Amino acid sequence: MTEILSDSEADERLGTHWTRSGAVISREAELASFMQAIEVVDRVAVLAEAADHHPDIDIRWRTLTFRLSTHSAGGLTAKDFDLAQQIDEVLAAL
Ligand SMILES: C[C@H](O)[C@H](O)[C@H]1CNC2=NC(N)=NC(=O)C2=N1
Repeated sequence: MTEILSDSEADERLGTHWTRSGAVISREAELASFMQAIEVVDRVAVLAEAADHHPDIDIRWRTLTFRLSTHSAGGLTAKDFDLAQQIDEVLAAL
């Protein structure tokens, strides 16, 4: 069972790009184009599948919003922050 993080534990792991609202962390990213946004989604999809942990992804033209929470645990866990880090790496590598 993946352990649920407390609010303070979660806030310590947020970093600069993510915000927390309750048991959900989110990050917005504005890309150069709609097609680049879709490329990012494709890359994140591969990482999510490999981790068996999937973000909610909102696509609005070239703005992506990723939301993470561990549904099976009913809160934030290390899985959310591990995938968030991977999402940050995809975006930083553009
Ligand atoms: C059966 C499968 O392993 C589970 O449903 C996985 C899939 N992806 C998931 N993604 C997220 N964000 N939370 C989960 O609890 C989760 N569980």
